[in-house]
Amino acid sequence: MPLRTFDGIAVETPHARIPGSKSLTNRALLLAAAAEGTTVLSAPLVSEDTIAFRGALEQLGVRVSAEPGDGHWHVRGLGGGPLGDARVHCGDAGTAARFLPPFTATGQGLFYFDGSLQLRARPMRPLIDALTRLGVTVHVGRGGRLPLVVEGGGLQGGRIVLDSDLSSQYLSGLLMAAPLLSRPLTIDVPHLVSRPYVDMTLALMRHFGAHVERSGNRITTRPGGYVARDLPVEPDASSASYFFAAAAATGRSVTVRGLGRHSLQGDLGFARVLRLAGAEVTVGDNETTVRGPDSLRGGFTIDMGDISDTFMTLAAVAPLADAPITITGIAHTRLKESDRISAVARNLRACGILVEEDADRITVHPGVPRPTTIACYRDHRIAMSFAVLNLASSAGFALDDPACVDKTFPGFHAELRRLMSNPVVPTDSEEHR
Ligand SMILES: O=C(O)C1=C[C@@H](OP(=O)(O)O)[C@@H](O)[C@H](O)C1
Ligand SMILES: C=C(OP(=O)(O)O)C(=O)O
Repeated sequence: MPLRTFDGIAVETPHARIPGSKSLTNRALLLAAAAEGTTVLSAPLVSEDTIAFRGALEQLGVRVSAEPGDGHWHVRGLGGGPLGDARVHCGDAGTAARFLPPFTATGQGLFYFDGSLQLRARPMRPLIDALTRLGVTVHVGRGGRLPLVVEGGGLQGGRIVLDSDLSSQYLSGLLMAAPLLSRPLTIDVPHLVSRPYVDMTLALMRHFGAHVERSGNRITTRPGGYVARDLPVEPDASSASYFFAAAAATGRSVTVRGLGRHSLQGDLGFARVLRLAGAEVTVGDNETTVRGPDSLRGGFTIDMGDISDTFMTLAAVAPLADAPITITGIAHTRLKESDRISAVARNLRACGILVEEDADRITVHPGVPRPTTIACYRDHRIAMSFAVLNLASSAGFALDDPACVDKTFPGFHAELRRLMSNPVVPTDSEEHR
């Protein structure tokens, strides 16, 4: 555990309490639902997105019971796809809308999917087309988005080319359904964004006993289904990014336990990005510590296409750096809870910061943010990113929708206040491990 000494007194680096990973929780819920037997998930994320996912599975006949305090969820698997007609509401959760239709295509019945207005605006066409080419009947309106109806039973296996340059979630959804099929499925993926999420999908499929092989851009699954296997859920690395950025931008130190070099989450890479901004980053076996520099360094360009949920975290603190920061590879973030490039640019401009924006990139120039009301666009990550800038710059922002953080991190504002009310740690002290 990182310790620092001040005149011989050892002080433990403050620990941020980060809730479980959304992506691990929702994948594990689905794989446990498809498995033979009962799975226990420890420390699942309990937030709007995972409650929506869990509710959607319950609508499909899966029994999930929670121990008091929600520290463990018990999922009784169906041992295959769902049976019987169902209406499935996905809330705001992109993972539910993209992971569950392929799962229902392996079952029997008619499955009606819908979501919030925000989710209805997000693209589904690549997944619908892929399912249709594999023989599934999908009824969908003209926009090619939610709501839609999947007819179960059509998915058998085969070969398909799936472009995943808008989202990796279509690929993850098809992959997780594939071991339930009667024949192998081979998917060629010429373009892929958010690659680490697909690595996470393959790792969890294997954890639940699936046979899946990858060779270059080709992934092949074999029939065989899943078996229940308990899973401890890591803290969410995207959520941790706000605390790492807050430390980097204020010259403090923060440690997150449970996120170390063996993490399944690509977004832990955000901590390494902060090294470019002058932070000292230690990724241990089971924890990560970020120690901020005296002042944040800019003057670099970074492709964040693989870890794009964290680009707003960097963009929001970028005005505090000593030179411009350019973030590239993020075109697909225009299709998430909000058009994220545009949402970040508008808010930074509203606080007087010079920003250049292109289809797939943003450049943020140094400046002193002035108070304004941040438009969150009901996007949890806009709210959390600008809460960090507010703290680090003392700009005195208001957020127009602070509660939208509940999508993935209820309690975010209280935790940021708790952690960052610690006195700033001097930077000339020694560090010991
Ligand atoms: O598979 C997942 O769990 C996710 C994949 C990413 O989406 P895209 O693949 O659409 O970039 C990420 O933004 C999202 O928060 C979670
Ligand atoms: C893009 C996100 O969520 P979703 O799973 O709804 O795509 C996100 O959490 O940043």
